[in-house]
Amino acid sequence: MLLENFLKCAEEVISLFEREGKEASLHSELVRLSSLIDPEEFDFFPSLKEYLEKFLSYFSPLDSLPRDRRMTRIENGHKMIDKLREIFLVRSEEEVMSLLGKPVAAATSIKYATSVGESRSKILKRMGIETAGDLVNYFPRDYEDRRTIVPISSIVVEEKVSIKGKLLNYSAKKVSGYTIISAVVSDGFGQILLKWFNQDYILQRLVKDRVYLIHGTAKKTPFGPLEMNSPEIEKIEGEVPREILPVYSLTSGISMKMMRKIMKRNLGVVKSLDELLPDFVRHERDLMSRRHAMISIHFPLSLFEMTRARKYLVYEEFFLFELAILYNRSRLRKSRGGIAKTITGELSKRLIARLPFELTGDQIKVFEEIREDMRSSNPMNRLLQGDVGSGKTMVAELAMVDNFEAGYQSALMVPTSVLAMQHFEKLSSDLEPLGIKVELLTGSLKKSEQDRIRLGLVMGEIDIVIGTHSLIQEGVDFENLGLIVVDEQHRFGVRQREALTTKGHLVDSLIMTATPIPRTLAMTAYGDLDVSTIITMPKGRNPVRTLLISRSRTRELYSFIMEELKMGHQIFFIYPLVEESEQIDLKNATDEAERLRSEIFPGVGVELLHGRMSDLEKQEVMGRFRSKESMILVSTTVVEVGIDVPSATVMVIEHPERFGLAQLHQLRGRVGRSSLKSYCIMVLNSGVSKEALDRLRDFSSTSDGFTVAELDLKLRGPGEFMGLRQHGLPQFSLGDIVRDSDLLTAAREDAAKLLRSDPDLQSSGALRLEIEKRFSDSINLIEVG
Ligand SMILES: Nc1ncnc2c1ncn2[C@@H]1O[C@H](COP(=O)(O)OP(=O)(O)OP(=O)(O)O)[C@@H](O)[C@H]1O
Repeated sequence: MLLENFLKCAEEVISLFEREGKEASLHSELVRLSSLIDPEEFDFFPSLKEYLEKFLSYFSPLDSLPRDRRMTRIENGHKMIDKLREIFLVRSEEEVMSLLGKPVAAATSIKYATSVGESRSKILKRMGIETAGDLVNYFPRDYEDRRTIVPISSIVVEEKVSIKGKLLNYSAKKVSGYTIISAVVSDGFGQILLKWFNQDYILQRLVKDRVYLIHGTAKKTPFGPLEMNSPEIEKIEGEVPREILPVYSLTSGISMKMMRKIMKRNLGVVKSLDELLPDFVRHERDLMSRRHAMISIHFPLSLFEMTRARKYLVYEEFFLFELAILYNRSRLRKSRGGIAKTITGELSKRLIARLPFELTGDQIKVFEEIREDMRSSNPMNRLLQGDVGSGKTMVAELAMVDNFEAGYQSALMVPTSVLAMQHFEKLSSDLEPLGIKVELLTGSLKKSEQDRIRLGLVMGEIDIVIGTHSLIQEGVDFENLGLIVVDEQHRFGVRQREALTTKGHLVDSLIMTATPIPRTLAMTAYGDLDVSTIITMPKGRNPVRTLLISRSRTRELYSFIMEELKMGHQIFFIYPLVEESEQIDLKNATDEAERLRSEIFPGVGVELLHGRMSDLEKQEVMGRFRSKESMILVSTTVVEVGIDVPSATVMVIEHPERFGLAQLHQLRGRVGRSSLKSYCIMVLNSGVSKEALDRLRDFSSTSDGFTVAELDLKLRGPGEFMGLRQHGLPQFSLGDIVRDSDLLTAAREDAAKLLRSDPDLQSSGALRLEIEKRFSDSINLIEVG
């Protein structure tokens, strides 16, 4: 028996037993009835068992209760059945079908949708709703549950409630040009005062002694009765509607009521309700139909139905996205062919032999994976991830040597000019002895110098070029670019990555990221890449000890730093720059550098580095720090990514609460890059909030980048996570890749399964069209055939 039938029977049985005075045996009868419920209903409603047990146990002591208590229980039994209905109510497919009207194409202009017209269409367009299809895809941001009418005496203040009551009296008065309407309503148990400001039209609706349904939020007043400001008020005709209503984000010129009306009138007719997901997916993942989900996400009968509708729509969003990525990847592989590079590995062997350390097992493994990709006839598309300081750049350097040996040029693109300079210095000193010509191309070079490098690239005289986004400018061309390495730290978008690839033919690309990316994010942001991971750190590395200290302990901090300096170790002091107060912050950093230089650490060499300096100045400052002419570097976050000064052992971070956790982890990664014991010390000012403090405590208790990234992702959400917004990460309209990560994983598995059985999506034409339509901007979907 279906749940709905059980509830009906239970209701009848309760009434019957009540009439016949047989309440004592009610429990056993209800248990018998419940045993007839279809087992599948329990799969469909996972929390049903729990509710049912509660329901049944309510009747088990009836025979031992006095008659009046029995009667109360019976009465409550009816209410419980109502509640169960509310919780588990789901429309049948027939009901859904009955809601559908004559279909309207999704592309129909919103102007022609029912109840819209010329002027409303302009308002809806401001909300991004251009077509009938956009309308039905405009999902509620929240819901208002109007199924329960609360007695006035039991109203909880500051919560949205629905009440029913008779209008006892009302009045309107003008106060300094404003109309204030007051009305008193009673439901026999209590009274409430309703107030409207400057809403004269309400007056026309008010009739003394009429019964109204009122929705609003009540508040306490010091002496008078409860008060509700600007409530919605409707007269009751016939049965009181008990609904869950959608709450939409609106713009001026349209009321919630109107928006609901427009949605209700159009929902059942727009053609975009047709099913998109393959049958096997809907069955295996226990999903309702698309029509059902679309109707229920706007006007659910129960919160349960809303949850199931959301599940369908989130899953569908993820499925289409994953399908687009995987489909595109397999198409690219097939269509492009590629260059199989000839690599003997002789040259990289010579470089490895000259290194002052041995490569870690992970570095060797990852380097092999990259080499295999470059040797194969498919272009490489690989993400190299590993924690800060795990030795990724070293692997990239080796890959560039392989690429040179195969006869191709390489380009290394990094996010900051400071980092570009660092890599340039390291690579030229490592590789020029092997006969490899390395150059630096940044926007701040003299024009004549830039021209010289550009010419060298076209003529094939330069083998490796390192630069910032200056590399993707027009006019930078190569003789035969074979490999791009993007050290991106999430700062380059998909488009920029692609712009660099198109400067060569069938170029191999290697993307490096130091912030370990949680799996779900990697699946979306880098879903089209193969992934290599470096897990083990180079030998002898100790985790960086992370401490939180209060400002009052700076004296101790300075004497600790003095000891480190005596051992020849170097120190970073980091100051955050917050854009709005950049001038003040910069002044703080400058003053502090001066104070450290003249008062605290005279004679050790304290230098300041910040983003406003010219590249040449930055280069000189970094040069002096590297060669230990200066021992303390006071910096804004220019040093955040990639800077590699192995003898630096102390990282002092001022105002750590202003940084995101992933960013703090990056900063911490600037020390601990050798076997020297290193410290990250965060200096706290008084007045830091409890949340911020908890966050920093969590951060200091872990040195593992993955844990930090997961924490950061949870706290800040994917959009803000390391600026991934510009990254080409799609904005899902309902799905949340953190909260719904299970659905994302399922969707990816299913998309892969579908593509295994139908690689060209030949029998899924509608799906193919849909992904082309949705993702042609964000994913470079290539033409079929
Ligand atoms: N196998 C190794 N053994 C010891 N030291 C190593 C090893 N590999 C690299 N290093 C050194 O460790 C430091 C960090 O290496 P590298 O710059 O390649 O790391 P990374 O992962 O690119 O760091 P980041 O993410 O911070 O940019 C460098 O000084 C490098 O010379």
